[in-house]
Formats: sequence, C-alpha cells, structure tokens
Amino acid sequence: MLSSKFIHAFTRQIYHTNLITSATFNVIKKHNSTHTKNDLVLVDVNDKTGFSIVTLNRPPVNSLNLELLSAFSSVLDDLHKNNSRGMILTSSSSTVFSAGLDINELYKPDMDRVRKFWTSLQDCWIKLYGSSFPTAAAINGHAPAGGCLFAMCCEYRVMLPKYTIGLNETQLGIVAPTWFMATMKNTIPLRQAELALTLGKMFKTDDALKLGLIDEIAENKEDAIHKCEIFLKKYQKIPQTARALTKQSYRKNDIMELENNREADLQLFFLAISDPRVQSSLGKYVAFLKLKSRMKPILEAVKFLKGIFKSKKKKN
Ligand SMILES: CCCC/C=C\CC(=O)SCCNC(=O)CCNC(=O)[C@H](O)C(C)(C)COP(=O)(O)OP(=O)(O)OC[C@H]1O[C@@H](n2cnc3c(N)ncnc32)[C@H](O)[C@@H]1OP(=O)(O)O
Repeated sequence: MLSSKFIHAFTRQIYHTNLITSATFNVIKKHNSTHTKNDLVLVDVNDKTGFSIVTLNRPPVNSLNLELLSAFSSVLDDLHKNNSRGMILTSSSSTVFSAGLDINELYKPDMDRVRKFWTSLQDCWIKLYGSSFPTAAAINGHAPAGGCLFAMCCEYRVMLPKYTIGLNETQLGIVAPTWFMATMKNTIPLRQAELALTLGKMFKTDDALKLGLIDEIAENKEDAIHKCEIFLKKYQKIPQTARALTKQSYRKNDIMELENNREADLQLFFLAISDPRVQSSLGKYVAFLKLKSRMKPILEAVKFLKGIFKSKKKKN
C-alpha cells in the first residue's frame, strides 16, 4: 500500500505538472542568477534550458554536515515548488565532489544535533531520490560514501577522469544504511552491488564506467555539465507527468521503506554510533585524515624531487 505521504507527493506532482500555469515557469526563466543558501549550496538557473546547476560549496571537501544538508534540502524544495525542468548536481571544489558525511558529526556527537543531522540526511535522500524533476550529477572530483550516494540518487552520472567513487563504509568499520544499499542496487547489477558494498570498494573513473556506476566520462567540469544537459534535454519531448510518475513508481518501494521507518532508522543510526568499536574506528579515521592532510606538503615535495631525479637519470 502507498503511504499517505507518498500519495500526497504523487498528488502534488500531478498538481505541479498539470495545474500550475506557465507563470511559475516564467518566474524561473526571468531569473538567470545565482541564488545562495547560506553560500553552502549555490543555485544557478539557465534561462534558456530551465535547468538548475546546484553546486555544493563547503570547502575544502564538501563534507556533509547539518548546515549543508539543511541548505540542500531547502534547495530541493525550491526546485520542486518552481516546477524545475531539471537539476545538475556538482561541486565548487576542483578535486572533490563530496567527501561524504562530515565525520565530525558522527565522532563524539552531540545527541541533539546528530538527530537533526540524520533527519536532514533522510530528508535530502527522499527528496533527491524521489524528485519529480530529472536529475544528473557532474562528478568533478572524488565521491566517497555520502558523495557517491547523492550522485547515485541522480538519474545520470558524468564523471571526470582519475577520481574515485563508491560506498566505502565497511572500510571505516560502519554499515551503510539499507537505503544507501538500495540506491546502489538501483544503479549497478545486484551481485556487483553486494561485492562493492561488502568490500567498501572505491572505483576509479574508468572502472566505474565499466560497472555502470557512472554513465559517461567527461574531459572537464564544463564538458561534464554539457553532457548532463544533453541527457536532461532528452526529457523535453516526454510528457512531464508520465516521466515523473514512472521514475517515482520505479523508486517508490525504497522510498516508502524509509518513509515508513524513519524513527527506526534513526534509532539504528544512534545504536551504531553509540557502539564503542564504531567510535574507536571513527576516531582513528579522523586522526588518519588529519595526518594525511598535514603530510601533503611533504609528500608533494618528495614527488617533486623524485620527478627531478628521474629526468636527470634519463638525460644521463
Ligand atoms: C552508521 C553510520 C552510517 C554512515 C553512513 C555514511 C558514512 C559516510 O559518509 S562517512 C564519510 C566517508 N568519507 C570518506 O571516507 C572520505 C574521507 N576523505 C577522503 O578520502 C579525502 O579527504 C578526499 C579523497 C575526499 C579528498 O582528499 P584531499 O583533497 O587530499 O583532501 P584531504 O584528505 O587533505 O582533506 C582535507 C580536509 O578535509 C577533511 N576531511 C576529509 N574528508 C572528511 C570528512 N568526510 N569529514 C570531515 N572532514 C573531512 C580532512 O581531515 C582535512 O582536514 P584538515 O586536517 O583540517 O585539513
């Protein structure tokens, strides 16, 4: 049976696609500016296509904290209300799409804040995975864990070469929630999803393409956005309501599973992050990331010296 919330969402969709007049769309068309949600999420509507480029903008790595998730959730609401023609999700970083959940939200959490954090993540997933408007991701950098989740929620993925993408949770000693798993199962073959999830595997761009985790490789961010636009344009000839309801029907079991069990999912999350083994794993990971970040200049200097050494050897 469909949940009342889901029926409401469907009804709203029909309302939006059928009854809202072109006046709503004109509002979008007139504005070709960049809107901000606390600067954490930038929205740029293209007046020719009606497509919105939504840019995650939380340097250095777009790790998903409460504020970023709340801003993203509110952007998704706006796109829905404005009957968006399509969304392209990307990042303002030149090397990272999103580093996934902000580990600082999970490690030694404030319980009041972490409740809001997880609820916001649930909101974003439900709104993005079940969006009435078509979505594509221009993955212009690494996309581990939550970064991969948001990319997989989109209907099309274009990625730049030599980055990595995947749900790496098991490598951190944590279990990806069932709705993360469901999103991956909806993207790549079941058997491959099981292997990827249990291994916590991160895929390089080429391998991700072979697996079907991404759909295309682009030369640079501009090319990725262009390829996403070509994908979104394919829907311009398809009646909006039929397209939206087909997508939502396809994804409805996964969405209803979470919609109907949000509190239980929250309790499971609390249970996981209260486990001392999980906290110890996260603590080690935070320390590793910090160390890696501090070692960067040294590693780069070593790489540079190696390069000089190699070229001298070649000359001799
Ligand atoms: C029961 C719970 C279920 C939870 C479900 C989902 C879990 C998740 O989403 S957990 C998040 C998993 N994410 C990762 O494993 C990615 C970790 N990060 C990286 O691998 C690299 O940072 C990345 C490849 C994304 C980028 O590499 P670099 O460009 O080389 O950047 P740095 O590694 O130097 O990082 C810069 C800076 O950012 C901090 N950082 C990185 N990732 C995170 C993160 N996920 N959360 C919080 N902070 C993060 C890193 O520590 C550096 O900070 P400083 O030390 O202050 O410079």
